[in-house]
Order: sequence, then structure tokens, then C-alpha cells
Amino acid sequence: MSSASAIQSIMTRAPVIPVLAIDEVEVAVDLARALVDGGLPVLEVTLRTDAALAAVEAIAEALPQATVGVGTVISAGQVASAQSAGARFVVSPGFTASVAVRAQQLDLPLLPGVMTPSEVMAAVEAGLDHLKFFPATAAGGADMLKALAGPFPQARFCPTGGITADNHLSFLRLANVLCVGGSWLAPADAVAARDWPRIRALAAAVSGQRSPSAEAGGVGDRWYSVAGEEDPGSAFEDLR
Ligand SMILES: O=C(O)C(=O)C[C@H](O)[C@H](O)COP(=O)(O)O
Repeated sequence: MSSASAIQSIMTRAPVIPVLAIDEVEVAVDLARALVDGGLPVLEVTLRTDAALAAVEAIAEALPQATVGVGTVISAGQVASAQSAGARFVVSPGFTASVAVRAQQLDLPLLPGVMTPSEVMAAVEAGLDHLKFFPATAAGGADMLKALAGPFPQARFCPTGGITADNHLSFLRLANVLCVGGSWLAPADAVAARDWPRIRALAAAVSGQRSPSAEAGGVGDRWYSVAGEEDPGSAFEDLR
């Protein structure tokens, strides 16, 4: 599978990618298991902590059903470290050619961050059209994503940064959004208290949803919601 279709598979595996900053490697597997059991098998462990790569190794070994990636990748060297630790993909907050080239050389799927049309152009030039939109709410939110759909109809996004339980549906229903990312699934106090049932419940509350686009491989018009929730199908915003 090419890296391009591999990142699409990852982005369509679950509606939300939890973004994790793991301080203690000892909690990594329990935290990941709570999220996976709650229905969110794609995880991004950020390189914001010293324990990050050891946490990725532990999760990759203990939970083969999870798709664990490394986030906050800002240099080419970190791409190789992430792969050695067992990452199945890498995420960068912005776009640089050097990170893109290294990921391509190592055949490791990359989800690069963009927030402007110029950055989308640079990524598309490098062959990447599945992108993280970061920081999503600060950079214009859903309105910006709708605006980007005009010149970049092929681009698909994972908005991240300021996404919450309250606003994530307004992003997921956009035709150019396949999934969203966010740290709200693993609140620091819940991790500190080892409150895995709470984290599992936070994941379960969102894991039944599907972006209509993700459901149809990028061009869907259907909406799946968790049982009991109002069906927002009519609110699906078709940008084509
Ligand atoms: O560390 C990185 O690589 C990033 O690009 C940033 C994170 O994805 C966001 O900071 C998560 O945002 P929140 O869900 O608002 O906490």
C-alpha cells in the first residue's frame, strides 16, 4: 500500500484520533487500552514528553490491534526514531519538505499539519493531500476548511487543536474532513488518577460516529451516529 493510501486508511479507521502526552511510561498501555476498548484504535503519542517513544514501544507491543503514531514530529531525525519505536504513522504540526522526504524514504505514512493555502500547496506538491489542519479552531475552524475546499477539492483533513466533545461534530460533518484529533479524550487529571473507566467512556461517547466522507472513502453522503443521539444527517454539509 502506498503511504498516501495508508494514511487514508488510518484517517478512516476511527472518527477521532486521541492526542496523548504521556509523562510516565507505566500508564501508557492502560491509557491506550482504555481508548481502544472505547472504540478509538488510532492513537497519536506526541513527542512532548521524554517518555513518548518508550510509551509507543509499549503500546505497539501490547496492543497490536491499535494503530499508534508519533506526533509533534518537527525534524527528519524524529521520523526515523518514531519508526524504530514501532510507530505506524507520524504527525507533524506543520509542513516541511525534509520531514516529508524522510517519511517517504522510510515508507512511513505522514500526516503533516497545514493552516494556510500556501502550506496546502507545498504539501500537495510533495504528493501529500491528506493533511492535519492545525491549529483548527484558532486558524478559522469549519469556515476555513470550507474555504479550502474550493481550490483544493482533493485535500482531506484531520482538524486538530481546539477540538472538543462539544464542537467535533461540526467538523466531522464537513465533506473534506475524514476524522478529527484532540487531547480531550485523555484529561490529565483522569490519567493521574488512573481513571480508565472515565477515559474509556469519553472514547465510547464519540467512537460510534463516522464522518460521512470517511464512510464512503472520501465522498460520502451518509451519517452514522451513536444510538440514541439525534441523527445530524440533514446537517451534512456537502462542499462539492
Ligand atoms: O503536538 C503536536 O504535534 C500538535 O500539533 C498539537 C496537538 O495535536 C494539539 O495541541 C492538540 O490540541 P488540543 O486537542 O487542543 O489539545
